[in-house]
Order: sequence, then structure tokens, then C-alpha cells
Amino acid sequence: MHAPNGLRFDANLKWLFTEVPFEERFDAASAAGFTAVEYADPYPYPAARLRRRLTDAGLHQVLINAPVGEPGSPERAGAACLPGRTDRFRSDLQRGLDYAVELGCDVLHVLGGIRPDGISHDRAFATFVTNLAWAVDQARDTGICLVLEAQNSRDAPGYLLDTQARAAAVVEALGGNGIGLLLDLYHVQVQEGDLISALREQLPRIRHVQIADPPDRTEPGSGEIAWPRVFDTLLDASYQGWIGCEYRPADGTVNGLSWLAEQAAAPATAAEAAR
Ligand SMILES: O=C(O)C(=O)[C@@H](O)CO
Ligand SMILES: [Mg+2]
Repeated sequence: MHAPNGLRFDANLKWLFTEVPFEERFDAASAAGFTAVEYADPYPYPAARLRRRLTDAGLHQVLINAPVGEPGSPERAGAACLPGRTDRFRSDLQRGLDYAVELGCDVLHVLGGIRPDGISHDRAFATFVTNLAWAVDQARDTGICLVLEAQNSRDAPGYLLDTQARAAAVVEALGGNGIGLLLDLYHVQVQEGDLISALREQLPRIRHVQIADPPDRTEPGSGEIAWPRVFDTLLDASYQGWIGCEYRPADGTVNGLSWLAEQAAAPATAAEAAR
């Protein structure tokens, strides 16, 4: 969906349109005007079936996550930083790439993982970088870009990538080709604040953006972020990627979409601004 300001927003089907069962959310997103979707977990469904849902609804798949383990398991946020779990990481990553190819998806989010008790940060981080170097090689011929997201420690205690600087350090260590940042503005605001500086600093590495307004992770305009300033920063930098609506609608998905007109209004023309 193009907002009045020209930025492109996609619907996160884990968070939006939860009024209907998952497989009905494709049509619901299309009917609400979205042209693209993302969701973390396609794996309960055969990829060919999801592909049909996308095609029937006229939607593009923007992003999925690589598989993660069961809630409560050491791999619950992925195996990428777990020493001794390389085989598991590799098979999950390959499965993620297979789904991304089948869904025509451009971007695969590889989660940072939860550092296990007794493993130093340095060891977990080195394991992560080694695994990601292999993953970038695997993805190279597919054209799929891998992305890393920093998550805030309130919602994701123990998450390896807890700041933009840590996620960016991995991108830099791997040379920045075929790998970039998923910058989730909700996590940035909760963990670090200083959003516009973070955007300006990370823009060359950003391949995907996600949005939600703290403190309740609801739609833009319902919380504490100055969204028109944030969107202007992306526009000023000619950001070309998608922006995923990864928020919990405060009062129904379709009711809540009025923020697109209010918070992502068309920039005033020079003549209007001078009046
Ligand atoms: O929690 C988030 O933020 C995400 O983007 C999820 O995809 C992490 O699984
Ligand atoms: Mg996110």
C-alpha cells in the first residue's frame, strides 16, 4: 500500500487482520488496500498453498523469518548463536530459503537467538557471525537478502542482538552484501530512543523497516513516537524498501488504518509550506 506520503507499507499477517483465521487474512489485507504482506512463521502451511493465497489475493510476499524452535527450547529464537548447534542452524536456514524462493519473497529474517546461560557474549556472538557467513553464501544465488533485527531487552530478555550497533557490526563483519538490517522502530524506541539518529546512521544498511508505537505496540499515532518526523527522515533519505505494519491494532485492524492518512500525510508542497 502506498501511503499519501509515497512510502510503501505492507501488512504483517501475524499482527493485523487477526479478526479472521490466518489463511483468510490474505484476502482481508488485499480488500483493505495492501499489495504486500509479511509474516514470521509460514512453516505450519505448505509453501505452495501460501503461494496460491498470495496469487489469488494479488499480493507480494515481502518478508518471512527463518524457522525457530519450540517456545521454551534453547532454539526458541533460532539456533544461530548456539555453540554446537550448527547442523540445526543450517537445516533451519535452508528451509527458510526454500520457503522464501517458493513464496517469491525478497527478504529472510534470521533471528539473533537467546544467549544460553554459561556462554559468554563473545562466544555466542562469534558463533552467530560464523553461522551467518555460511548463510550469506547459501543465499547468494537465490537473490534473497538476509536481515538481522535488534530486539529490545524488555520484550526479548537475553536476545543476542539487543542494539542496532550489535546488529550493524555483524552486517559490517560480513561485508554488507546479501545481508542488511531489519530496523524495527518499536524496538529502537524501547531500547535506545534517539530514533531519527538511529535511522540516519543505519540507513545504508537497512533493507526492511517495521513499525509500532510504544508503549503498547499499537498503530502509529497511538503512542509516543513523532511519526511524521520519522517518515520524513525515510523520505529525505529516498528509502525504497517496504515498511512492515507489525503492530497490535488498538481497536480493529481496518478502523485502525486511519493513521495512514493522519501520520503519513503527503508532504506539504513548497508553496503550501510558505503560505
Ligand atoms: O518481534 C519482532 O519484532 C519481529 O520482528 C519478529 O519477527 C521476531 O520474530
Ligand atoms: Mg520486528
